[in-house]
Amino acid sequence: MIKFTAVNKSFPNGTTAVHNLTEEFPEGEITVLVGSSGCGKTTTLRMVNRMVEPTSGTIHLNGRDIHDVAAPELRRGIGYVIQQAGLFPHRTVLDNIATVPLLLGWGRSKARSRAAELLELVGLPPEAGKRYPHQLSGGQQQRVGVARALAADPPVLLMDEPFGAVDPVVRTLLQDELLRLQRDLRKTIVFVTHDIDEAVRLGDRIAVFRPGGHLVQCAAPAELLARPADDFVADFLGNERGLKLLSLTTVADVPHQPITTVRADDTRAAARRATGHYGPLLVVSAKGEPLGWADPGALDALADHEPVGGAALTPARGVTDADSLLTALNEAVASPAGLVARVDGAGVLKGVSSRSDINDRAGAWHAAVSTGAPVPAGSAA
Ligand SMILES: Nc1ncnc2c1ncn2[C@@H]1O[C@H](COP(=O)(O)OP(=O)(O)OP(=O)(O)O)[C@@H](O)[C@H]1O
Repeated sequence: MIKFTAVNKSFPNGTTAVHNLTEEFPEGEITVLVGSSGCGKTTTLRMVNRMVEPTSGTIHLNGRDIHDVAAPELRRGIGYVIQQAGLFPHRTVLDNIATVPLLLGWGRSKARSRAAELLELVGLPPEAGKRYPHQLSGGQQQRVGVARALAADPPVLLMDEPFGAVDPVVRTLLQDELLRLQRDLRKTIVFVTHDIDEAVRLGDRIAVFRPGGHLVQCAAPAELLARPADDFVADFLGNERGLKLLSLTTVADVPHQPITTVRADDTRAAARRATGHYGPLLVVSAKGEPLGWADPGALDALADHEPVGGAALTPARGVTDADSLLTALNEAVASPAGLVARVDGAGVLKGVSSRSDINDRAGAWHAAVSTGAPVPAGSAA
C-alpha cells in the first residue's frame, strides 16, 4: 500500500504542484490519477519513487517511510513506464527489457531468458526481441516499456500516461493487455491519464485532482460516476456519466426469453411457415449463433425458394453475460426488433432480452449506486 500523509510539493519558482495530499493507494489495485493539465498528477507519481522529493509530509510504501530508504533500493521495487516508452534506441528490444535485471547483477543469460519470458507475457513474438525500438510500432514499443518495467518483478508499477501516444484502437488493446496481466500479477499500480474513459476502464479507484494540486475525490469508478463530490468532478466526468456507469456492470442479471429463429439456409417459405409472423426475424447459423435480423422488406426481396441468409440482414452481435449493460443497450438500440441476442460462452443463442428489460436493470443499477450503498469495484468486460 502507498500512503500519502499531508504531502505538499512546491517548486522553487513558487508553484504549488501538490497540496496537502492525504490518501492511500491500496495494494494490488490500480489507482488512476486524473485531472486537467498541470494539476499535480506526475509530481504525485514521481514522489513515490523519489524522483521528486516532497516539501513536507510523508509517504509510506508497505509501512516503510520512503525517506528512510535509499533511492536506488526503493526504485528496485518500483517499475516505471512513461509515454513513448523511453526505450534506449541503440539497444535491442531484449536488451532493453533486460536492463534492470542486468543492473541487479543477474548475469547475462538469466537476464536475457527473463527478458524473453516477458516479451511473450506482453504479447510480442520472440523475433521482436532482436529488433531495435525504431523497428517497432508505437503500440509495440509501449508493450516493451511495460515488459521492461516488469522485468525485476517489482511489486509497484508507476505508469505516466503510458498509452497516451497511440491511436484509440491500439490503446484499447493495450488497456486489455494491462487488465489481463494485472489479473495474474496483482501489482500496486499508480496510473496517470488525461482520459476519463481510460480511467473508468482501468481503475479500481480513480483520484480526481484539480488545479493547485488538490485531490478532490478518490473513489471506485462507479461511486465517482454516481456520486461526484462536487461540480468540478461532475464536469470533469462529462455529461455521459450515466452511460459510463452502465459500462461498469454486466448484463448477467437481465432476464432473457426464448425466441423462434430461422436458420440461414432455411428458405423464405419455410421460414414464414415456421414463424408465422410478419416482423424482423432472427437468423442463426447451423450451430445456432445469431447472424442478424431479417426485416420484412428484406424478406420480400427474396423468392420463396431462396435461403433467408441471402437477405440483407441487420447484424446482431451476440451479447454474453460478461458484456456490459452499455454494450447490451447499444445492441438494443441498433436492433430493428428492439431485442438483444444473448449467447453462451460458445456464441450460441440462449434467448433474447428486450430494451425494457435492459432499461429496468439500468434503472436499478443507477438507483443502487446513487443511494450510497457500497459499490463493487469490478467492471464489465
Ligand atoms: N521542476 C519543476 N519546476 C517548477 N514547476 C514545476 C516543475 N515540475 C512541475 N511543475 C509545475 O507543477 C505543476 C504540476 O505539474 P505536474 O507535471 O505534476 O502536472 P500534471 O497534472 O502531471 O500535468 P500534465 O497532465 O500536463 O502532465 C504544474 O504547474 C507544473 O508546471
